[in-house]
Amino acid sequence: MARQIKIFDTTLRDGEQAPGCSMNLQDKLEVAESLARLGVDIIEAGFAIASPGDFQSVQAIARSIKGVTVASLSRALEKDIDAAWNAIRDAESPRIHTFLATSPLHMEYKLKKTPDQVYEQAVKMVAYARNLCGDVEFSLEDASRSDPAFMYRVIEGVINAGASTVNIPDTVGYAVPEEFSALIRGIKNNVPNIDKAVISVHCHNDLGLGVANSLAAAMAGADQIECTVNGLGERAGNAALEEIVMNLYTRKDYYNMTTRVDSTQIWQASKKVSKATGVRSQPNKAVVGENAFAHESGIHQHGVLANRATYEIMTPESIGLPHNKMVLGKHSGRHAFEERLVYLGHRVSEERLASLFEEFKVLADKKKTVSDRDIDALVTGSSGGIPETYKLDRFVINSGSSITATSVVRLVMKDGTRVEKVSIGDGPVDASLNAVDKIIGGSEIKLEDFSLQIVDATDTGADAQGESHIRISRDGRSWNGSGVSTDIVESTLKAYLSAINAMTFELGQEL
Ligand SMILES: CC(=O)SCCNC(=O)CCNC(=O)[C@H](O)C(C)(C)COP(=O)(O)OP(=O)(O)OC[C@H]1O[C@@H](n2cnc3c(N)ncnc32)[C@H](O)[C@@H]1OP(=O)(O)O
Ligand SMILES: CC(C)C(=O)C(=O)O
Repeated sequence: MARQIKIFDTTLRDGEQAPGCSMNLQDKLEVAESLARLGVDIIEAGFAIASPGDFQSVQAIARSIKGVTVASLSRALEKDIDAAWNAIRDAESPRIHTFLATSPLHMEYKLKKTPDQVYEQAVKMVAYARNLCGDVEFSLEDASRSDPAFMYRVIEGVINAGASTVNIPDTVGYAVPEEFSALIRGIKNNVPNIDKAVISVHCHNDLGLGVANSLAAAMAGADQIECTVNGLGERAGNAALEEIVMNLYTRKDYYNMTTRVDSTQIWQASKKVSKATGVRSQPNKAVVGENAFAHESGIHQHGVLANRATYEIMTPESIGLPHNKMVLGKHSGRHAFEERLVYLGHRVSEERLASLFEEFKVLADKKKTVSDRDIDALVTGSSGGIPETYKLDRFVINSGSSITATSVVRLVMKDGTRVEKVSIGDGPVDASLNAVDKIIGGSEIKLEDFSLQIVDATDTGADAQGESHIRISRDGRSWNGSGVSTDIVESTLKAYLSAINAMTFELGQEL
């Protein structure tokens, strides 16, 4: 039978301690609702004495969120414990979480107390809290740098005073997994009354080991893990909830542990916390990063299309994402490109696929990623089987606010020769189209309509493509053309030439 690990979420307390991550009351209530939906066992809703706003939000969460224990942090001081209790007393299942540092460094320089004084204060304040609330957690702050023998003594004392959970924090992310699990085993073997309390761990990520240390501690017998959504928290953050849960679920064969968390709610909780704090996870963040289920490389895409398990150890659906993401870019291969064309409803011949794939690779060299709209634009903007009687080879424009625009355009003609002409115009687009007219002798062509739209613009516009649409007419008949490029003069030249090629094809003659 898999062992049940309690998930103690401290996004609203330690997570909020990350610089710039303060949340308002409404945000906190929404995050708390998300956490309840996720199925965490305990929500640490805040530090009630920290400010009137913190008190109010802890109280609001305690009053409205059901089916979960609601905790408030407090120093080992009567006034803090009173504030914590007053904020959480209406919760369905309230918990006072009080703490005191036990490392020589913290005791001497921060608390200015001897170990004996710290012991006495810890025991006294746990007893005080236990008088108010049936569920008291005590944390030995900076445990991983504390003397184990002193810790055993404090733990025994606070359990006797009524603590039902004893938390062993790696406050500054200093621990190493083997060492940290040895510490937990040491506590289990040396504290006589340890069976009367749940052992909890609370690991920070200063050296990137927050999750590894938490899991090592669980293997050594810890039954509660404290963590935050997206790994938010003081300095480099806390152990990330989603990583802990997905480690336990994905490697259940190894850990043989489970939690109450419904992993399919992870994605929504992650997004909710990002929205509330204004802090987005980095794209390569495990489990919830934008790239966690994205594949760009052709070899990976081919493998995933054949069998997702080739490159996915967990499914996007398992964290609540509808599907994985095939990102088309310069590393992508033909299999993924063809699959996307079919998905977008473009069924093309083998020959056309080959030429579209070539165009796609050229585009991918210019853009970081190629979106579905880019692909649509590629398909509608390509020749569509109409022979390219005239093809753009290159162009150079010279334009500005105080000079007449000039454009030099070179076309590849049907017989493979290259012809180049220069023209002036009313702006770079006009000059370029005039140069084309000079090459093909197109004086009878009338430009009926021209529109340009930007597709897939990012916030900065850096990756945008211009999609030009042109209608030309001659002798009362008209033809359309479209072209796509990251350069709007180029997209317009391509659109113009595609309309001219359509006309030439239909009239069966070169101009
Ligand atoms: C590892 C952690 O994450 S611990 C939680 C950290 N989070 C926070 O600090 C956020 C909320 N904090 C606050 O709003 C404020 O710091 C308050 C309201 C708690 C206290 O504010 P102030 O009274 O102005 O004290 P200040 O923060 O400057 O100093 C901390 C005081 O608490 C004492 N202290 C620190 N930890 C504890 C503790 N666990 N129990 C009792 N006293 C403690 C310090 O020794 C210091 O005491 P002193 O004022 O007698 O020198
Ligand atoms: C108060 C405790 C649990 C803490 O946040 C830490 O030690 O990091």
